[in-house]
Amino acid sequence: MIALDVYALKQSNQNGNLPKDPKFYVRAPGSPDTISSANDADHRRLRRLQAHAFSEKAIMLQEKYLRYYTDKFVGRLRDEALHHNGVVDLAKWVNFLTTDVIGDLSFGESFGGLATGKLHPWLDTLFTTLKTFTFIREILRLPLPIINAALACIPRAMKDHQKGAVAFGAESARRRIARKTDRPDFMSYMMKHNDDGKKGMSQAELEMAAITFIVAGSETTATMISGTMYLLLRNPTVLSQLTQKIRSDFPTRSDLTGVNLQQHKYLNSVLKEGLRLYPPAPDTLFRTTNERNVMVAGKLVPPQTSITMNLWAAGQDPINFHRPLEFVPERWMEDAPSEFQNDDKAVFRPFSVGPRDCIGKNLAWAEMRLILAQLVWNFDFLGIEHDSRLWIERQKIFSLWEKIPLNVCIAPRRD
Ligand code: HEM
Repeated sequence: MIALDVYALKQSNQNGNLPKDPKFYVRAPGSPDTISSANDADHRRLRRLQAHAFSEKAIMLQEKYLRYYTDKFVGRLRDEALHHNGVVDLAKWVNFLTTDVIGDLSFGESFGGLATGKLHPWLDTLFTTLKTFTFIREILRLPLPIINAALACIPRAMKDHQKGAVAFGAESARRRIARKTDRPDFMSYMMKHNDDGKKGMSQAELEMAAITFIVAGSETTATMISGTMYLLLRNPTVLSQLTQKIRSDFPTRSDLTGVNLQQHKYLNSVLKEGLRLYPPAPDTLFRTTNERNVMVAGKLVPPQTSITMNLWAAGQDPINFHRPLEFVPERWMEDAPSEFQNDDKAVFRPFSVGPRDCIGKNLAWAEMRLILAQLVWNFDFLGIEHDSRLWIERQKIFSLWEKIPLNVCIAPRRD
């Protein structure tokens, strides 16, 4: 299995996992490593301390923040629909929702997207920086003189802007650290366990962790919800089935709790199918063989080779999935139709696998279930506006999907 060969711990030869390829995981200049860019030894320390913030108990306590912002989101969508003939840019509003949630859990303050209807300028810079890194890491593969010449061409104003963005994030994290509160957000957990006798995180690492959660945890979840709603609108029978099931299985809105939704087989299958066709982390997550010869899918890969598995391609390959381009949630159900019995479900790793998989996956699942269920419970989704046709097909990938407006027509539910 390619994913296991590339990303998991190599139990068979006791060699440990393959390290991340430093040409792909670029650190922001002048900043400490993040959990994502750290070498394996530092990563173990950072992961141990940060994992507390994503434990099952932590996520149960964090649910009140998810509910608070999701309720606000539903209210804002109602207003927007009322004032714009039922047409809303779903991608934009879902982004406001997830950045507000992760902002509150990281910095103790939301970004005010739902309140103002505007993307905070810092988030805008953050995602532009992420896009810039896509180019920088390609440059880093070239010979040294070309790298130096290319980096010297980056305008000073751009470098200052990027430095300012890191400084703003660090300052927001410092404000949260200074507030002595035991609210169950990410910072509380990291600070509480930072002094447990083993080597902890420095102040700068705590600040970078808060910023990393925002980069890794807001855009990804927003992408997932918007993409799945788009795929549902393209498949009205599935949309109608999901809507009916959610409304009949959860008669009142307060029934839509994390514990209840976790059990809902059809909702979970719809989300898995969305993750298969439109994985929010679609980029090539490179590992390096370093000085080793490594077996990948039964083939020997020589030392000093960058290797990866492209999730998006794997999800759409007819070798792995029957009717690969169709949106069929039933393939994930326990009683899946027999035509899907040979689907290679082990290939499906939207959160990666191994010691460096997604630390926030349980929170992401809780968010995805709640937001999608609230959407179909509260609104009838009537169609995609003409300017948003082929929404996925028209997007480019720069580390993450570069989303475009998703204008859809909705009507608040009438019983
Ligand atoms: C649908 C939503 C999400 C998807 C599909 C996703 C996917 C992934 C993937 C594939 C990786 C591995 C990246 C690599 O190998 O370089 C990863 C890592 C990571 N994710 Fe997520 N993620 C999601 C949501 C979240 C959330 C909500 C958070 C936190 C608030 C989060 C925080 C992180 C962090 C910190 C890492 C680095 C972990 C480490 O290196 O130990 N992610 N994610």
